[in-house]
Amino acid sequence: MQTLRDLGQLRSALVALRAGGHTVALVPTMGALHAGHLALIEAAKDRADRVVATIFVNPLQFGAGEDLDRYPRQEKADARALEQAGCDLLWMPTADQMYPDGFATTVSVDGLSKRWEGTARPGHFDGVATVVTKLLTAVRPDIALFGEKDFQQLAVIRRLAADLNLGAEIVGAPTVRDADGLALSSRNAYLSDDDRARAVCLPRALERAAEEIADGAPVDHALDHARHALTDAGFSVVDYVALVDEATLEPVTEPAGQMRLIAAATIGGTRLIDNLAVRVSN
Ligand SMILES: Nc1ncnc2c1ncn2[C@@H]1O[C@H](COP(=O)(O)OP(=O)(O)OP(=O)(O)O)[C@@H](O)[C@H]1O
Ligand SMILES: CC(C)(CO)[C@@H](O)C(=O)[O-]
Ligand code: BAL
Repeated sequence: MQTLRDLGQLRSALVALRAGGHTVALVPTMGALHAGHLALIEAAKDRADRVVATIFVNPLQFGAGEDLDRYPRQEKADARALEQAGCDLLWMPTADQMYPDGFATTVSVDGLSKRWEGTARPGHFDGVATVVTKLLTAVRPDIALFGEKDFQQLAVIRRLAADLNLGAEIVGAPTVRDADGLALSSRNAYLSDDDRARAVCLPRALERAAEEIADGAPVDHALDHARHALTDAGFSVVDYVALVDEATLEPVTEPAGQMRLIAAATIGGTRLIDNLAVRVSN
């Protein structure tokens, strides 16, 4: 596996990688890799001849007072894991290459970016949309893979890629979970043992709400039960628990077909997000 930082070197390496008509898949990450990231690499290998991963802790998507400074960084271990997983090229751009002096251009996806995570983390999706646009235009992959764990992010990136004709097919991959059901996330490393044990109430609250909704309970009741379950378990802030349309992310009050339960809540100072598909047959 080649590991590069420089954009000029990346461009030359991509020409070699594509030689012979090979297709390229891109897996963008912020590093601190876990089995969820490696599942994206596996899915990328299934769908393309060559796999490019990026690691960049993107300052633009962190708000003031968020965890940019303490976000876990473990480049060597990440590079080893990517190589073992069969990644062909790792690009780790530097912040000054991504955001040169005088940087003044941001990409903003209206509508989808404004709700849920967008309300809790103002400006977050502008940061994500801007960096993903830059990564996609630098690598020009045939496909790019993102996890369903960040469900709203996936929707925003699909919209972005379509609107700007970025030319990559955006592929979503299912959430990889620990044995007890907690979604893998680099930020789980912040949890104390006690908070980690209680964090499992997040997927459990979503599972229970999904069952209640599928059994015909009123949506508000099911969502209220989930919120209470989270506060009872020790979550200090529940930003949202909502049932939404999978494409528009608008709230659903009359359940029909396939929808998504989404949630964000904080335990022991660590903010976790999760989501679950809900299907109601009419
Ligand atoms: N458990 C998971 N299953 C599948 N994909 C995942 C999982 N966790 C993260 N991803 C995906 O990996 C990609 C890179 O995500 P990122 O590096 O931010 O990791 P993360 O674990 O989501 O970190 P964070 O704790 O910052 O949210 C994104 O497309 C993200 O959706
Ligand atoms: C898509 C992404 C790599 C952009 O920085 C990031 O938001 C992430 O890791 O999910
Ligand atoms: N995994 C999404 C990136 C973020 O929370 O900043």
